[in-house]
Amino acid sequence: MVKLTAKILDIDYRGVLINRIDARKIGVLDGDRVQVINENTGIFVQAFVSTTEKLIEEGSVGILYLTNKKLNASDGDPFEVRFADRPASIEYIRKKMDGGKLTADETKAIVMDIVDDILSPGEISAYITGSYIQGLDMDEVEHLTRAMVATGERLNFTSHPIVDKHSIGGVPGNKISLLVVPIIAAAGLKIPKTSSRAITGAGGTADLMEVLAPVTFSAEEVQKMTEKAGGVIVWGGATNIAPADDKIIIYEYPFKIDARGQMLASVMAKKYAAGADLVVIDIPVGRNAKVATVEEGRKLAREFIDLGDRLGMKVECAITYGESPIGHAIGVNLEVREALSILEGSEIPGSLLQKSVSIAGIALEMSGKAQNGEGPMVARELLKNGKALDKMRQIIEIQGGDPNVKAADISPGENSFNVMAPENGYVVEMNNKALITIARSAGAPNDRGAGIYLHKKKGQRVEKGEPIFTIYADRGWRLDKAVETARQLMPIIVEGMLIDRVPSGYWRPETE
Ligand SMILES: O=P(O)(O)OC[C@H]1O[C@H](OP(=O)(O)O)[C@H](O)[C@@H]1O
Ligand SMILES: Nc1ccnc(=O)[nH]1
Repeated sequence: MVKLTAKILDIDYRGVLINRIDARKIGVLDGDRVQVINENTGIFVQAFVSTTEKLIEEGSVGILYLTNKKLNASDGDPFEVRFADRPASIEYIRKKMDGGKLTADETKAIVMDIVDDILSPGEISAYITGSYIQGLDMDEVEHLTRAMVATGERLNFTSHPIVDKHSIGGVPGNKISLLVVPIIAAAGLKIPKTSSRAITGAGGTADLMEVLAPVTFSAEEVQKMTEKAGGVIVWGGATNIAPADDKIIIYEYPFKIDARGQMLASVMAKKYAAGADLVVIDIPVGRNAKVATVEEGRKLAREFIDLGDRLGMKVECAITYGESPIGHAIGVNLEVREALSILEGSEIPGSLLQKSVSIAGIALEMSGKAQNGEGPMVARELLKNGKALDKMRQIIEIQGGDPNVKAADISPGENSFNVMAPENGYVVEMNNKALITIARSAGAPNDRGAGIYLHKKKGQRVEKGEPIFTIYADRGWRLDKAVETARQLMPIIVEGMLIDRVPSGYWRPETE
């Protein structure tokens, strides 16, 4: 144990920096854990150590910004720093990696250590990979969901029902929450919608909504805004509602994976913590979606319903078409523009309109706002009579955005490239994963203007030389990369088109 003086470092990361001489006295090496205790306040945390010779002088401890969020220390505060043992949660992660079944307590220990930044990125990745490969059974999924809820805050509404909707994702262009939430709220229901950012895709609902208004709020603010406006669309990662969720998702994102157990818990923990009574889950099914077949979709639907039963929420699932993108737009600004245009009265693209009213319709029927079978019609009417648009403006305003924003105000990136049809024919194949990879290489979701606009969808006719899709990017070099990626991946196949030429290898025509 060593006494050191705090130096707060404006580095947006976790951990502490210690001079090598002090590190030797404490008995730690780079990457080890220490316990740092603020002697003024008594607040303590565990943190990872980096050592330095010059940046921090002997006698000081450099505290990185995210670690100091918990400590709330100031320059000069006296600290005690001592070696910390590896947490027991590492043993439980190892147990999962070996195929064991985690108990409620073991799961809770892992989730608490994720939330408290006690586990390193490598250890969290091991947990996700272990769960991805070995799987979680329904008891483990329930433990995980409850642990994710217990380590955060919960909303507590006085009037019910609270309605909610969530998609498991995995289909590009799935901007329907921007339509479904205002429709449901326009029907007089309360929907405190928390969304994730992109996980496997090119723009999650939180990324999209952020174009229109801030999405970072405390749980208390989410509740208050929902009570006033009927609905909100916020980023779950900022709310302290199921705070482990986002800390898991950031390690799934690079691999474009969404481990089944984590997915069920991620979705349902947010619904449960938001106080939902009635929940609609959208399960897109398609060869390149998270769920490949309708059969698998039904199985997952039963798991969502079972988990809902265990937690006291009524869940209905919609198995939806996930074989090609929803609507024409993929990527943040393009998707927001398309969603707003439907709220403003456009009936194109029909697939987006249809999917949105079907999902909203289920929620309206579940909550008694529409007779059985009439939900989609009632939802469509709320779009047609402008009530959903008014509600969306109210939601944007209450979150601090400009309520007068129009679809036409939102533009895609200024660099663009048209991909032309190589032959006359019909679009026979659209590869969702390839489209996402191209949109991400164009800069989505961080660059809001990046993405893809599809001029043609599956089954439509194209003439040779007509654009099939346009790639947009905010930066020129990103566009070049995306065009190169598109050349390699060929995300869209037109019937009759040459896919590849396989050369004949060593064969040579015989000569005399
Ligand atoms: O990136 P992928 O994995 O496709 O999907 C993630 C998206 O799916 C869900 O959508 P919603 O909140 O129900 O609209 C999540 O919240 C997130 O926005
Ligand atoms: N794993 C997840 C999939 C979809 N949405 C989420 O919030 N989380």
